[in-house]
Amino acid sequence: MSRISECFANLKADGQTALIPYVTAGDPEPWVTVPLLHALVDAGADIIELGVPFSDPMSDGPVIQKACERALKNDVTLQHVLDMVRQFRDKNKTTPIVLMGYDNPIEAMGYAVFAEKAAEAGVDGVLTVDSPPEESSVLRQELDKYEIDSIYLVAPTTSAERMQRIASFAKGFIYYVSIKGVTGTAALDVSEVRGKLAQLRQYTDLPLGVGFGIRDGQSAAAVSEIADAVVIGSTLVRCIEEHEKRPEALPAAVAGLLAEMRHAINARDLASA
Ligand SMILES: O=P(O)(O)OC[C@@H](O)[C@@H](O)c1c[nH]c2ccccc12
Repeated sequence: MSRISECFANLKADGQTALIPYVTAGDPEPWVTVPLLHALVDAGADIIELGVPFSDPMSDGPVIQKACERALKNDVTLQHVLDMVRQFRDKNKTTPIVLMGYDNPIEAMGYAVFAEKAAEAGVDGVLTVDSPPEESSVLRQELDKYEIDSIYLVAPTTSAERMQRIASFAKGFIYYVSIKGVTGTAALDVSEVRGKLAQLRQYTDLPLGVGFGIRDGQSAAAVSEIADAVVIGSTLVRCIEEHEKRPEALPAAVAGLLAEMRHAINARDLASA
């Protein structure tokens, strides 16, 4: 069983929802990332979504775009991101890491080389925003060799037929993007998302995660009622931005925000148990 499947199985047994923070690797400075990841785990992260900085992140809103710019100013490459994962794994053998990014840096490294290095570093899942399953069979085959999960996105505009196809390729979990548009914009509509998840549920037994527009404890708790995982990105990345000039205080500050969401979710989990 992959580390991701095991994580979801354990949470399910406890009646809990997975909390998945997103941060961009190397933002605002490379040394911050590994301590930040450990702080996020201590604050209640179950899985970490680690962004590979990219120069043209077209699915990202201004907050994460700026995070990519800060990381790229420090010349953070895909290789550096893999080194960070390896360093994190020295101390943490259980928390799954999903690399989140765009196809270009991976293609440039070479899919086979990337998959091997990712496995060595301790990566558990890979989500490439701009390569849907129909177009990423080469990468998927390489990742399969090392039992790294290929994670895919389903959007509000995804047709039923395509949902089925994505479900047939997906591993680990499926990421439902709650709103049309880019990361960090509007707030999501919980009842609309509930309907979509019910539809998607017909096609898969995989856990269903939801991201985009979850900003605070209240929205996190509401989504935790209908999804197996709650993904939180821009709210945390904005906190990183605010601490750009005092990065030493950053891990504790960002972890504090995540802990608030964890408390809100747990309170809801308990109430509905
Ligand atoms: O930022 P938000 O609205 O909290 O949404 C999570 C999102 O940032 C994270 O999962 C993510 C970062 N970049 C992406 C690109 C596509 C899909 C998802 C993502």
